[in-house]
Amino acid sequence: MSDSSATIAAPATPAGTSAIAVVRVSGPECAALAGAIFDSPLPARTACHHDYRDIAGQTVDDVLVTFFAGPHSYTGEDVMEISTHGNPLISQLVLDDLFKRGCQPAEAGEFTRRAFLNGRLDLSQAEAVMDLIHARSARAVAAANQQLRGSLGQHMTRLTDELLLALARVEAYIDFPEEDLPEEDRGIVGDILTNVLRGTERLLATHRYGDLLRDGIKTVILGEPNAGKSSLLNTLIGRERALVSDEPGTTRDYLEETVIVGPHCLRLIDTAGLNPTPGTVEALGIRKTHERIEEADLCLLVLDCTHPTPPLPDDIAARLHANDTVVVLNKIDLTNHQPLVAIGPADLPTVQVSTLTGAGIKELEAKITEIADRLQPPEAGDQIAINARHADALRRATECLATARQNLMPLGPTELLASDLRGVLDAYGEIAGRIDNEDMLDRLFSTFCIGK
Ligand SMILES: Nc1nc2c(c(=O)[nH]1)N(C=O)[C@@H](CNc1ccc(C(=O)N[C@@H](CCC(=O)O)C(=O)O)cc1)CN2
Ligand SMILES: Nc1nc2c(ncn2[C@@H]2O[C@H](COP(=O)(O)OP(=O)(O)OP(=O)(O)O)[C@@H](O)[C@H]2O)c(=O)[nH]1
Ligand SMILES: [Mg+2]
Repeated sequence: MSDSSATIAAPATPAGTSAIAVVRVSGPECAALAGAIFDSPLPARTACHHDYRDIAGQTVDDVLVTFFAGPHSYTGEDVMEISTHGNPLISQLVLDDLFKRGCQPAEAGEFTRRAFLNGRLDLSQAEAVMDLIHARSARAVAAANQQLRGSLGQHMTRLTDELLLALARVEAYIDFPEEDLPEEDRGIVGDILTNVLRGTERLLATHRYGDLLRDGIKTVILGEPNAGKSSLLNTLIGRERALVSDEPGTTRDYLEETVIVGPHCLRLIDTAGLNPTPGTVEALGIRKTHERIEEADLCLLVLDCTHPTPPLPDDIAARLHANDTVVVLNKIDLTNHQPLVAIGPADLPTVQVSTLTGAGIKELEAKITEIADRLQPPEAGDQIAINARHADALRRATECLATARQNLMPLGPTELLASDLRGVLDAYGEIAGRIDNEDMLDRLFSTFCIGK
């Protein structure tokens, strides 16, 4: 970690040829640097057109530069943003010059870490910045935006405030060890704990949403050999990713591709066909098909509509439900508008498609969107979707709350009860911030990219 008093610089845009590229500088030397490089002080928050002259006096580029006087900046420090022509060589020349003038290269996530340390963002908001950059679907963007605006922090404040009421009541008795927490107070504290536990568990349950938003909805394509599963994957992702052939048993191992359907990001998984009499290698592939189906959030059961459907293995048939499965009756181009022979399990939503002609694919995407909508938090509502770090803290909070309830009825030592409650508060505190543990911050911000 560079010294927090250093002025740091890094590219803010990816390396590559582009219209413009931005180099960002943050720290106490920004104003002096601006004066030296552009021969004039810069007005705050105004884009100014200047020649960038390096320390040797050479013109490097014709740039737009914006100065933000702290604390009114992203990091809370003085910030200077230099927009150069979008040639990575030019950004590098500008950066090299800034380093010669005493700037330090920013480490991964250091701009956002400074924003956190300067109180511009809480920790959950800093994480939301990262989620925003990596969001792969409109839903993921919406959820990250809510978290960036402090929704999770506000949730934690509400839970914390409620718990503090309980702690105040308990602590009032610590100084009088001979006195028990009276029945009435015990009742009140018990009610608060029950409420807070419920709120914590509700929040913890949104971890599933977080996984779906951040990793994508695990969507397993399954069905008999040769039904057109790999053809369906290729059609949905729009390129020939999987091998397709008229030989049953073409797909031996499962393969995975990411695709956006409506506002959702799916992890599409093409699997080996469920051949009831497989060869040895095929059987290995089918074992993996079973494993993928167990973990699936959504299943696409592909059937070849030109012949009767062979029965599904019992465990798979039992796994498929109307709320997370679509039956895809494929190859309708071959039916010549004849009544279909193959009909899937009666109670599952069904769409007729042809991966060959593209017929029915829009309808299938609409059906997938409908199911995915139900798997994720409502668009308009509370889009809280916690991550693994939050879940870990909340799990510890629920454990402390459970012990606190045990120490309350029958009443254990009041000190123990108070210490349980402080344990809960500590765990809550980790989510939105109040972290003074450098290692933990190092770990968190090192997952960010340079320049963020
Ligand atoms: N050029 C540029 N675009 C960017 C960023 C950036 O740093 N630079 N951001 C970086 O990720 C995001 C925007 N985030 C920002 C957040 C706060 C402030 C800021 O100056 N805040 C001041 C002023 C508030 C106001 O006028 O609304 C403040 O909070 O006091 C700037 C950018 C996305 N786009
Ligand atoms: N006429 C027609 N043929 C199709 C359609 N979809 C797939 N096929 C053909 O059906 C055959 C099997 O397609 P695949 O996509 O390899 O089937 P699969 O389900 O992945 O098969 P396995 O990997 O062997 O389990 C290929 O010859 C495809 O060209 C369709 O909509 N219409
Ligand atoms: Mg296949």
